[in-house]
Amino acid sequence: MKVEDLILHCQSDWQAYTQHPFVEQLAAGTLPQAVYQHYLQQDFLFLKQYARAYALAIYKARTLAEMRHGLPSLQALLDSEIAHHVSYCEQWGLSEAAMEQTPEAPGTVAYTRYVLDSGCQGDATDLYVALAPCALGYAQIGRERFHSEIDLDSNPYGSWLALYGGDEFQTGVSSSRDHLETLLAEIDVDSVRGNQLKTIFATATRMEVAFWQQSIDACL
Ligand SMILES: Cc1ncc(CN)c(N)n1
Repeated sequence: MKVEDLILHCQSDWQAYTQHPFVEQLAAGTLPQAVYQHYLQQDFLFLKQYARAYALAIYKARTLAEMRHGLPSLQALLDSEIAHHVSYCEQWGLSEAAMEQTPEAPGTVAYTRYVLDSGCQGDATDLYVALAPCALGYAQIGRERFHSEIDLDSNPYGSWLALYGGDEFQTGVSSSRDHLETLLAEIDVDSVRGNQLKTIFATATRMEVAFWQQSIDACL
């Protein structure tokens, strides 16, 4: 099977994720600041758990070559994505230490612990499939929404668009996707194993939809 089979299996959830009203408003610069603030703090907590999940992928690896695959993603999470969120939140007087003290919202707990549990129960392939909607979806959103017409100075969320549409994130996701293609190559799309992996991917995708929505709902 291929990565594209995972996406096609949950096409309507994938669209709900990558074209969510949160994404539309963020790209247009019209997302209420309170919603973005809630999202960014929760996403910081999400990324912290995600870093643990990549560390788990390294722990679960059987070979040194496999271990090396997890490391760049872990490093990018800690050095680029988390660093972006911390420096953006500084303008609201929030320090990294204060952000770490923020309580996790239910959607943040549900999604991150689902991914970690997929890795604990299953093997490295289960874990990489659970991690994939996060990377692939944001890369697609970045590709579709970060373009030359966006005025990065007037859109308050320009740094988010530049982060996910930029070369560093795009290149990282492209090599993660290649790695996932090799893990999936020997698995038949309609086999029991193929169906298990499609279910994991679809569940994580639905968690992404809920993650956008929880910040909108928190500010109603
Ligand atoms: C919820 C979520 N999903 C994905 C990404 C992209 N790493 C993120 N920052 N946050």
